[in-house]
Amino acid sequence: MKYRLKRYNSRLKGTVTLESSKSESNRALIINALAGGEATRIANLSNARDTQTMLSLLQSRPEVYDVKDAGTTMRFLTAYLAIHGEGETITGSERMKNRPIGPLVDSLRSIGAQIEYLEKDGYPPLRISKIEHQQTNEISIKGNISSQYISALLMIAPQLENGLTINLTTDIYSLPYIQMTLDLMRAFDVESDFEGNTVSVKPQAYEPTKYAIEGDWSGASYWYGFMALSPEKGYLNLPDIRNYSTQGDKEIANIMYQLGITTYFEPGKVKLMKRNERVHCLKIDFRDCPDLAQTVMVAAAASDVKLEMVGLESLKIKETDRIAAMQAELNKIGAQLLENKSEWTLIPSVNLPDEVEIDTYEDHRMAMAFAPLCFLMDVTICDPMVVEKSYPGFWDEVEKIGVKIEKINN
Ligand SMILES: O=C(O)C1=C[C@@H](OP(=O)(O)O)[C@@H](O)[C@H](O)C1
Ligand SMILES: C=C(OP(=O)(O)O)C(=O)O
Repeated sequence: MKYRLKRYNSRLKGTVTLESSKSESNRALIINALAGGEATRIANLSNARDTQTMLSLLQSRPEVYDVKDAGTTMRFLTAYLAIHGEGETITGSERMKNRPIGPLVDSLRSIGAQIEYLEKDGYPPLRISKIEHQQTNEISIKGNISSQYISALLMIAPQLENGLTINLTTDIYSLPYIQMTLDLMRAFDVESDFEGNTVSVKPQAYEPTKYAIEGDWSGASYWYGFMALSPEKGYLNLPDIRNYSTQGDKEIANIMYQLGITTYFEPGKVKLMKRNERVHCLKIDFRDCPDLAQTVMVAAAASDVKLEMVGLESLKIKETDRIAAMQAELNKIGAQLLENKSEWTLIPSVNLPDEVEIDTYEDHRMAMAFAPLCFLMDVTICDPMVVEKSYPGFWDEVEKIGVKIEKINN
């Protein structure tokens, strides 16, 4: 199936509904399970497929845990099963079988878990036998591959007999996600100590707690994308997100300010408004907010803004190789994404086409990042239901802001 998007408004106005954060939801579900709480104590749980998969696996306790394409679900459950499992297998989609998990497995093995690779060394599927006797309470792990390994280890740390100290041996990527993990642990009464490159958690008990999940700032980024490309001034209200969020992706407000969008933080919502001016060249470090990169690249490519970027390394091991996918799809609108070692340059389009068909590579963020182009051209999005991974209601909201969606069966 494909969706052809045609806008019939040139001015954005109104309110869109965001999904709840899947990152917060998946942490809350694991911590709540570790605390022995009922999942019903978590309010506003995300409808994202990644979260619903986590919820159903924690409730059904199957022999084979199939996480589909959810990275957090894979990494968090691997650590969870290393202390509460009974020899289960964990697997996922074909892509998941090519997303590395070696650093997490090595860490859990050195703590005392027995983990077997069932297909390819370093990758899922895994068979996990839980830690019977803790071998060490200090481990070293790279901080620049996936923060999800570190979050996974931290969440089980208070339930290890001797606690855990984690030394991060490299620069730290996706740091706000580690801080989000520690914040959620604190909400369930567990303290930690994070200084320099070392995080320590003493043995402690989680306290079952009622917790309400916030709206998803990563999902909010797509509305900034629409606002950036809308031809006229207007406004959009985004309820249920706030400035003092645990989510690093709130950085989209600062990035998009430079592309001409002002964010007003009001009680219970934020309001986006478009200004007239924007910069023409922008340097961005995406190390702390990798999930924003695709949105910002599309907005810049279509509005004559050159980007000089660092911190994109982890994009190659996400739902798809996002660098390769962006290079191919940005080319279709006349923009170029150039890679030079650990630096990337986006050369914006000088001549936008009248129409474009975007392939989405089983990546929800490809579909949502390119959708705002419909304010400038006719856009066809292939495999549009990929959005269900994080934002199942996304297309309903797109229709609400004045875009007609024609469904094409292929
Ligand atoms: O912990 C999390 O909730 C996430 C961490 C990030 O992954 P990496 O740490 O692998 O960069 C991010 O890209 C992902 O969407 C969600
Ligand atoms: C990378 C993502 O998710 P995950 O790693 O949890 O699959 C994402 O949502 O963009």
